[in-house]
Amino acid sequence: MYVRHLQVTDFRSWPHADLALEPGITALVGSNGQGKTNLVEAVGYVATLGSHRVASDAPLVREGAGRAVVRAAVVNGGRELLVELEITPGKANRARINRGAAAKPRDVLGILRTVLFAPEDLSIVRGDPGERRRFLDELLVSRAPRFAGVRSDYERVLKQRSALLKSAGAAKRGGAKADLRTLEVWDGHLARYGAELLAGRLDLVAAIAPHVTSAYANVAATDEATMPSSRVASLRYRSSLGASLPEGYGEPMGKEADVEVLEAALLEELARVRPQEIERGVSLVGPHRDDLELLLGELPAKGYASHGESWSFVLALRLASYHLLTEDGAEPVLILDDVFAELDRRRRSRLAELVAGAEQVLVTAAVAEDVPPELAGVRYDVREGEVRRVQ
Ligand SMILES: Nc1ncnc2c1ncn2[C@@H]1O[C@H](COP(=O)(O)OP(=O)(O)OP(=O)(O)O)[C@@H](O)[C@H]1O
Repeated sequence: MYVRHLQVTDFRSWPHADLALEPGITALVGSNGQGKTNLVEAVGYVATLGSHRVASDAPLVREGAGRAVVRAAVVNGGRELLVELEITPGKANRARINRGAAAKPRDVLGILRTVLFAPEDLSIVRGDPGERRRFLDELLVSRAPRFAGVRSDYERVLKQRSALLKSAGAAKRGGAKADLRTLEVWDGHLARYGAELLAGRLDLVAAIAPHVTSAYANVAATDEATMPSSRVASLRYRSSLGASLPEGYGEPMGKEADVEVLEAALLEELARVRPQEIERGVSLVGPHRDDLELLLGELPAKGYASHGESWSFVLALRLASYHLLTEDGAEPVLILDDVFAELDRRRRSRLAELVAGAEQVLVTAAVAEDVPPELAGVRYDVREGEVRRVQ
């Protein structure tokens, strides 16, 4: 698939921008702060309804404007769809597909798929478990948009249940009796949505793990077969169910995870930890407490990997996402935002070689020399609020 046309109004620094795009490689080049990332961020927003840089929509709307609009014409399998998203912080965002009636933003998920590489990605390896959960969940939604609903249902239930635990804890400390009947209802919801999300993540980890191992070997430009086992990259899902995770679910499995089995395990564990949960006023069990371990040999990349190895892991995760989505039947658009400036020469050219043949690659760079020669293609200069084609 590819984006044929992008138009933004009052998005970030842009009052208006209009960009005709083609399959193949397009580089947006311009000095710092000219708005290059803002443009690829808009493309990413159409695919994910979120930004890779901020958690809320407010910063996406140009200062002083009330709403931002992003329009993208997406070509997939010879068919073109026009997606229009209106971002109005504090109100419900709106979407339209092919100039039709107003739709829910979530209805556009799946029309455009992107895999975005950015300097912020280093935190997937080095940051808190939340960063790795976000990586997994975003890919999950990209593969199967219904998980956007599962995730938001889970988060809603978690919030309500945590508030209840907090007040139950306060009641108990004050000598009153906590109302635990409502808690049981919330346990049921948490286990239901939690099991769906957990099953989705476990299946995803099983599907992507081999791609990560081979992508890491490719980025590190070594032969996987001869690579010392201490340098082989692998993934392990660490569930807050711990030892209560049903047998066989700890390692990538050859079959799909069973939602009902996981639901029962979550319910059992919730019952077991309830006294601690009330004591501490927090939800201790569920996918919001899980982590994705990134391993080099037997050691976690976090805390052990060198800067270069950490970058190789990040690139491997993104490349693996690209291969997995392509294998699913919809080759995603690759977005490489300012990423080459972060890499040493060897990783830079490995990455360039590995993405050069993709259907569409959008690259941003502060200086043209940061774009590797393998990625010569269409070039735009981005300067003083204008995007001008120069090559
Ligand atoms: N909501 C907003 N309203 C107005 N301007 C904004 C908004 N959000 C960001 N900007 C401005 O956009 C500019 C940053 O744009 P962007 O991140 O796209 O730069 P860039 O060209 O990618 O630069 P770099 O090479 O440094 O990454 C900054 O000047 C910032 O002040």
